[in-house]
Amino acid sequence: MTTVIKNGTIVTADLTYKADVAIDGGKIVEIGPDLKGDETLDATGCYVMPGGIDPHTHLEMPFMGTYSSDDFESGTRAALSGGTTMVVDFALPAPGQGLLDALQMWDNKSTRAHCDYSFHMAITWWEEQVFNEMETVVRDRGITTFKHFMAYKGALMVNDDEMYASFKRCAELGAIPLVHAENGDVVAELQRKLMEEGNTGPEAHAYSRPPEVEGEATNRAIMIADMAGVPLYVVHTSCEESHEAIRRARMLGKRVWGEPLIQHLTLDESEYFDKDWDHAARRVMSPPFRNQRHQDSLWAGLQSGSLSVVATDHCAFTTDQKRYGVGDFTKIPNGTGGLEDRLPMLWTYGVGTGRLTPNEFVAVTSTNIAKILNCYPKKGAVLVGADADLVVWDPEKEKTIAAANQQSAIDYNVFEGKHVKGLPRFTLTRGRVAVHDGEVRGEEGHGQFVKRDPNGAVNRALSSWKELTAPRPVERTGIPASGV
Ligand SMILES: NC(=O)NCCC(=O)O
Ligand SMILES: [Zn+2]
Ligand SMILES: [Zn+2]
Repeated sequence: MTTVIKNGTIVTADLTYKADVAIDGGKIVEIGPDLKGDETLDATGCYVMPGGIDPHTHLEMPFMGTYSSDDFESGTRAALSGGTTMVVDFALPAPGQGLLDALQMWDNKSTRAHCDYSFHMAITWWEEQVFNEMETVVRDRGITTFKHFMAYKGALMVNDDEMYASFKRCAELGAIPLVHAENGDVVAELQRKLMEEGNTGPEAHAYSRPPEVEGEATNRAIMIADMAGVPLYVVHTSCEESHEAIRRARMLGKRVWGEPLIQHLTLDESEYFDKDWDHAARRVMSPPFRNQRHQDSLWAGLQSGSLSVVATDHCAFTTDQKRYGVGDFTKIPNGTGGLEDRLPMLWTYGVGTGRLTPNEFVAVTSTNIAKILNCYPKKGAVLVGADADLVVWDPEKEKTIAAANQQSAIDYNVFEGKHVKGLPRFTLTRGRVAVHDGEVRGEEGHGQFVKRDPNGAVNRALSSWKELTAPRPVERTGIPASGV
């Protein structure tokens, strides 16, 4: 059966033009004028764009004594509702657990997905087993990105020697390391001191994670990646200090990508000073929300290209779960939602204000991500042969964000009350219409795993450069006899 999206304007990362799009067998089969098919979707007044890719989610993740509440069913339903057609989730081995063992758990959970997905693998400990299994993860399973937590001391954190060893292994395998960049030792000490001084509320979460700890860790990770000869992807870049490190590295020719979150771009630290404990705790995430100076820096990074993608780090906990931390802010589960709201919020606050062009919007929500993760043009493209993961975007459609109407399983929304203009009219996942005029028509289990090849173009280029510039012994004649 052929579906045709008619009368829309195609917007990709680099082009804007009027054409119809024909879809068959889950793929785009033709792009051009006056196409005909068995089913027609009217895109009059709309933009036809690659569906969003969220490169950073935590669905049903065991964390801080509980599990994040959106699983692959509700999480991917929320994604589609907001125009996102692929998520990349983190398989997270408990320290001491094998990577393949953890992957089995993520395979089991993800069978419920409504849209396509891939995984990053987290490195939460370091032994020969991890070194060996990384090869199977990359070569057999098509997972080519490995996350390292520089924070969460005593739980997920890895030290510099472990990170260096893992980054070198990534370089050998043609994989890309990711980092959560915060100095975990300093954060732990600040947490201890704040608690001792009676700072027990959610605002102390922000006090314990100032921008300086993020900036230092980002610089350190960039140096370690450079020494290991591997590109680096910095997740949830939230502040100027971290952005500055990434910007400087890129200006020096280093292969580093920064990922701001929609939360950090549009919400600020005043949320933590709210008199309502629940309100503040619901917004506890790491790194915390910052102030206007940092927000301006992140927007400028997206405009200038020093920051590459926008994610959510969707890791949703209910109010009851957040209350584990009453009396001790260090026990509030860290994480916020955003999967359903990333595209409408970024369109409203980015394109709607003139900070971003529609093409830049597509780049940072989809195409750049697909390129970095090496699944372009299967994903992130409107091209013949690409998967028909598409969003028909109505720039005039408006709503006020409210937890009462959301797909996510939690009981609140950090964007509650925000008015957005720009929403999906249709969302298609491999050709299947999952959002029809605002109505979500999910199909549990429709989502497929997206395997990714190692050794993308950037890995290959960087390896060539590192090989060319590697230290070499100087050829000498007439070496004097040893002095001893
Ligand atoms: N970001 C956050 O607070 N929670 C999710 C886990 C992580 O990415 O650090
Ligand atoms: Zn993180
Ligand atoms: Zn995360």
